[in-house]
Amino acid sequence: MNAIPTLELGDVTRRFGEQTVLDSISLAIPPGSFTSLLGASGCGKSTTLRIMAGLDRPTAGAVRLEGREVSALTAHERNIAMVFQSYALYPHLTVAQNIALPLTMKSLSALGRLPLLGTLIPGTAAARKEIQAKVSAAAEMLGLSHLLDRKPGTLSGGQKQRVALGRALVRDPVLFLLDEPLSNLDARLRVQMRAELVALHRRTGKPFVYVTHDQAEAMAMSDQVIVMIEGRIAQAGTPRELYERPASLAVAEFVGAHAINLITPQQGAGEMHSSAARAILGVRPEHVVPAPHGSFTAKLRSVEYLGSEIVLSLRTDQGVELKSIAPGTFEPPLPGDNVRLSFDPTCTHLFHPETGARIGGASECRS
Ligand SMILES: Nc1ncnc2c1ncn2[C@@H]1O[C@H](COP(=O)(O)OP(=O)(O)OP(=O)(O)O)[C@@H](O)[C@H]1O
Repeated sequence: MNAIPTLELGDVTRRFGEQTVLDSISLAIPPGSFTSLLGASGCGKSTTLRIMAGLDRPTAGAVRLEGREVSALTAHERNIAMVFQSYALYPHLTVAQNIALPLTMKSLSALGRLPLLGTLIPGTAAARKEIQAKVSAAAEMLGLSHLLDRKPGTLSGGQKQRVALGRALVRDPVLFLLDEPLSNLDARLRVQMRAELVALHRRTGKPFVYVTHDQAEAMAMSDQVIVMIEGRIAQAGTPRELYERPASLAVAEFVGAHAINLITPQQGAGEMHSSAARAILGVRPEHVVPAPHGSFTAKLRSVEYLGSEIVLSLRTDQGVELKSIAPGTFEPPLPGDNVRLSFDPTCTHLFHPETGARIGGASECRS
């Protein structure tokens, strides 16, 4: 029997005036999973997250937390932690105070929070001690112990992001929601923080829902990726399922480090693949490779050397523009020369030319 999902959305619709921002979306966040909501700007990712958190209400549909309908509960009552891209730290508070904030708000009265008077109120000292212990544990987990007395203004972007995570961590929530938390960081730090987030997820054992428009980030970190397009779920699955069996042309175009090659029936897709006479044929650049005995040739137009790999831009005699990824050791001919190529038919996808729906292709790519 499957475990009850930590969170479920059932046919959730959200309208703002005339605009339907979420159109009957259903999804499940399994216990302990790392789920990414992936989609282009404006597709409704943040709105979905806000509805999960209880910061926004659906126009229609259900939100269930551990099997219980929670649509009427406030964000506070749901015990869900949300981390924003902007960090949302208080500049006048120290790192320790920022991390402690959700706990001090919850367990100390307004008077108890006052620095001097608070110490005179019964029970306050014990509560403060407990908060301190939780803050120390979170800081330790995030490598922030040496920064607890600093103010946010003196921290780097990565450190600020860790403080925001610490604040989520001390609440011991049932679910973590992260809205593009790495987008303010430079490329190198993003990759480092990615790994740290995955490690943190593993240590907490709690489900994470991660919003991003970066497919590499989603694919690298998640057990489940939910691709959203214009307020709908285009596909939900493991990174491998999305890459190997994209449900539509739109998903195939969104997922993968390099844009997928698409060959229309007019461009002779049927000549390259027997069942593609009336379909759009999709084949990823990494599955079109230079090969001395390959089945077709194309003219080399330009070469992009990336170190570990080389991206070749080509054009076939039928006028089809193609990209091919060759290993970094490949010695390309001069632009204008022909390159013999082969592709693995187990790594092709067929899409309906009008609807874009997947209508065929291999179930398992062998290359
Ligand atoms: N409070 C609001 N009032 C009116 N329209 C809104 C409101 N919040 C969001 N929208 C609209 O809903 C759509 C989806 O917004 P949302 O922020 O969920 O997208 P997103 O996928 O998170 O985008 P991004 O990646 O740019 O943050 C947008 O067209 C946005 O303008």
